[in-house]
Amino acid sequence: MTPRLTASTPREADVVVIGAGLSGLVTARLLHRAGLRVLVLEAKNRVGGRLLTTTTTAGVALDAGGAWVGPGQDAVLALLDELGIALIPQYTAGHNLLRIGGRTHRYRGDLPRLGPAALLDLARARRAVDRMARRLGPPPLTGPYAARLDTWTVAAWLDRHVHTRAARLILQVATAASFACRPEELSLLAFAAHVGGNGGLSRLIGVRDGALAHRIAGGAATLTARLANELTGRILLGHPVTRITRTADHATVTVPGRTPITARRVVIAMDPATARTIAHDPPLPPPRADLQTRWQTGSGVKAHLVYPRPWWRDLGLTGAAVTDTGTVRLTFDVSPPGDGSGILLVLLGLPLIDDPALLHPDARDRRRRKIVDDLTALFGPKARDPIEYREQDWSAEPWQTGCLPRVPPGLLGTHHAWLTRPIGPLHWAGSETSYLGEGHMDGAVRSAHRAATEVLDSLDCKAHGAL
Ligand SMILES: Cc1cc2nc3c(=O)[nH]c(=O)nc-3n(C[C@H](O)[C@H](O)[C@H](O)COP(=O)(O)OP(=O)(O)OC[C@H]3O[C@@H](n4cnc5c(N)ncnc54)[C@H](O)[C@@H]3O)c2cc1C
Repeated sequence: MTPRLTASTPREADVVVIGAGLSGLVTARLLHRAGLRVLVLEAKNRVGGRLLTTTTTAGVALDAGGAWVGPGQDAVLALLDELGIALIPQYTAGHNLLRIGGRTHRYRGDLPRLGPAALLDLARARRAVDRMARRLGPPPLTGPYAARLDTWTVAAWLDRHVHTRAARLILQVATAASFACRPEELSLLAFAAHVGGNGGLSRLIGVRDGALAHRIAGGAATLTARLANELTGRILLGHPVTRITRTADHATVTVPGRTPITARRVVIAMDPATARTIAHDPPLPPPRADLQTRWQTGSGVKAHLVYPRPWWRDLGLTGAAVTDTGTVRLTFDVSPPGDGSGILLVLLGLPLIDDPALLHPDARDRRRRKIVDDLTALFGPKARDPIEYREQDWSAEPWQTGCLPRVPPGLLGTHHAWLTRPIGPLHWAGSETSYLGEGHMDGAVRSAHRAATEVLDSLDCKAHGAL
């Protein structure tokens, strides 16, 4: 499945796509199909970007990066369908766990039974978030309402509108899982736009009918590997772009130690924070440069604990848990279908961890022990003996500033249009540039369609009905 490198670096192309993540590969595929000479330059020695599938020693796929897709994510679902890649439904037959204030509650479905006050509070908060997202609507995120939301953090909004500890915990975990950050760090405008673009809060955090409904058979990187295979000979791995020199109608891309490549158009397919590693001559317009400088990404560790079988299912549990203390705050069952091994996924991140030192790259053994202790307290003694422990620390991943967007107040309201605005021959793709499906694989695919259409329009290509 690994794409072959091209034999020698060409000196020119119609379009250079920088980044072989999902958005870059889909962009390149669309442009290639439209008859253009496309070259993809990828800094790492692998394709996929934030989609990374590893395997257990027994060969079971583990998604160390993006994993789930769900209803409403029509662009990525259509692509998976076109490529004949199957989906695995998330296991839901049982009780989820919520541990709060030292007590563990079992519940079915997406919402815990919390007692009348907390339930009412949560229902009100969910309605308020959805109302806010609807009122904001799709971009342009301008106007007085957007500007007002952009002066608030999510934490300030929670302080004013959410009063019970349980409802606050659910919303904090939703923020942490979607943005890998604390509510204090996130603009309310970015939150509302993310909720709106992902079909509302229930869709965003839902398992049965939401963004966590399915995983991709063979792992999410199956998708990028298949796309890369279609682009054999057009992807150059180990090619970090450090500089782009542009004129009005072409750009020259520099990769240290390689022949510069000149193209009529360049698509930069990554989030704005990662894009700031590329220097520009002439410099980017100040608002775009400012967007890249101030855009933040949150990071975290995705840990997989492998057991001989999913024993928690025998206890009537789904393996999904949310807790208010400790190292383990969010877990899911990501076992393969059938009778095979049982795999628990633990998401660890700065926003929700009692001891941040446990996230230090050198703390792997201590981290593992603490995770096992926490899982044992949550699920019982059978959690004590995983046969394998695997983890991916996204803060240590090269050419990746993090997992998920963490946009501070005062940026999106003024700079949103610069996420996608072409600059001479430069165009922008990447999940974060799409309103619909933003931050998800779906957004990456949608961004690719937009960027490819822009490129074809700008080159006055007639043959792009297929987009
Ligand atoms: C831990 C984690 C969990 C996630 N969970 C989900 C999920 O369950 N469902 C979901 O839909 N989404 C999830 N996501 C998000 C999803 O993975 C991303 O939205 C999507 O994969 C982004 O694709 P992209 O092409 O926009 O960017 P990326 O995948 O980031 O691709 C950018 C590429 O550009 C390359 N690059 C960077 N700089 C340079 C340079 N200078 N020169 C050349 N190449 C360069 C990078 O190496 C990378 O390959 C998750 C992400 C993470 C990390």
